[in-house]
Amino acid sequence: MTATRVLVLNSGSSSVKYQLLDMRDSSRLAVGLVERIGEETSRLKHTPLTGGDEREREEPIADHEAALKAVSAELTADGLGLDSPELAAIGHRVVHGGLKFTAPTVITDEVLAEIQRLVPVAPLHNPANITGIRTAQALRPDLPQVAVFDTAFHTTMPESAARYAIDVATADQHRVRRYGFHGTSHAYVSRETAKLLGKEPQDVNVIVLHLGNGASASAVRGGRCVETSMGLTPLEGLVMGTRSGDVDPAVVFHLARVGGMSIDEVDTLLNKKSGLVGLCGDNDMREIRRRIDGGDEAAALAFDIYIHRLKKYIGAYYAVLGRVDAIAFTAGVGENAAPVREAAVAGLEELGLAVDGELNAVRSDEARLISPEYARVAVAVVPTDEELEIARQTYALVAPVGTPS
Ligand SMILES: Nc1ncnc2c1ncn2[C@@H]1O[C@H](COP(=O)(O)OP(=O)(O)O)[C@@H](O)[C@H]1O
Ligand SMILES: CC(=O)OP(=O)(O)O
Ligand SMILES: [Mg+2]
Repeated sequence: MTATRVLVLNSGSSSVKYQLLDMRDSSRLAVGLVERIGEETSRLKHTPLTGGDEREREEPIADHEAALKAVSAELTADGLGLDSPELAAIGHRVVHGGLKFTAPTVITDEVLAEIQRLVPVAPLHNPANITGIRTAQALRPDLPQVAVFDTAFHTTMPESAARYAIDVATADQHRVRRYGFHGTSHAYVSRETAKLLGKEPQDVNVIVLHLGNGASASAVRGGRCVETSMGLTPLEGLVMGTRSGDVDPAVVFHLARVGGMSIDEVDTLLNKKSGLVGLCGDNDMREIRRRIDGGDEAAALAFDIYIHRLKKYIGAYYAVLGRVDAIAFTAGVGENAAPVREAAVAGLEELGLAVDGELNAVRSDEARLISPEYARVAVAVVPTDEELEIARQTYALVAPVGTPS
């Protein structure tokens, strides 16, 4: 029997998203999510797609190892356990791959050591990825484990975009530069956007706005990333759920010297207590919109700051690309929050950008255009699928030669 299944693990700082796929037709056999890992009540939601009901439970799940063991038990209960001979590989999302990893990589001890070395520049993400890998290795030591890096798609950026204007020797010594993240999503969405326009990726320039809890923008010219908003770490750029995005770096000195905060306290402030949550106490765009509808001023200001930043990046990336064929909105906010899409593009008619109110209001899981026919630039909603992309890249690496992927 040829093993054709791939399990994909997307371990976030406090969650694990997973999918089991059959790569003969890229169909999903099971999907699920463990959230609020390490909190008093964690939540596991498991959906078998081969028959049987969705299962959801709340219970304490202490860490990523416990989460993965719970996922493994759920899959076993559906006859899809990790011990199956049909499983070809496990694909892991790894957030920071530095400059070394420009492509999906079979995980060895050396690869794992390099991912570990990068923990200081992805402190919320790489540790969870490492635990996911180690736990999966312990469950199936015989199976290839593949790392698919968030940073890989951005390694094509020119030096003019990737370098910060700081002393070159210091930057090189400490590998300080723009790496960019969410690359699997930017790659997938920019390709799907070309498809939606009926064109080849090499023939289109796209601005991708990945707006989830973490959020980033990228400028993609002819299928290659030329600029992105996240930097050395996933903190730079857009306003996010709990992260500040861009601030004057002197804010850090000021809070340390004048505010008496430690560097770790400032780190926590900017990564976990800022962004939408810092501005209004909520990081979920649904809740923010509800509050705005009820006349809440703090929520309205948080929304305005979020949109203002987004608009600045659209303008900047328009200038970087020179010609833009499409702007694609993706991830939780981008796919679902019509008011965000409308506000981000409002007033940009001179740039050929507009959103059609009726098209924008449509709710769908399909990639779709939301710009009016007359608009020069297509505005699109393109659902991302990081797990499918990770599965494809993983299977392409481990499948026997000649196997269709
Ligand atoms: N129906 C919706 N309307 C508006 N915002 C939504 C909706 N559904 C999800 N979101 C937003 O999407 C965010 C999660 O996005 P997601 O891409 O799943 O994030 P992540 O992968 O970083 O966890 C939520 O915090 C919320 O702000
Ligand atoms: C890199 C990053 O910000 O990822 P996420 O959006 O999953 O937090
Ligand atoms: Mg995400």
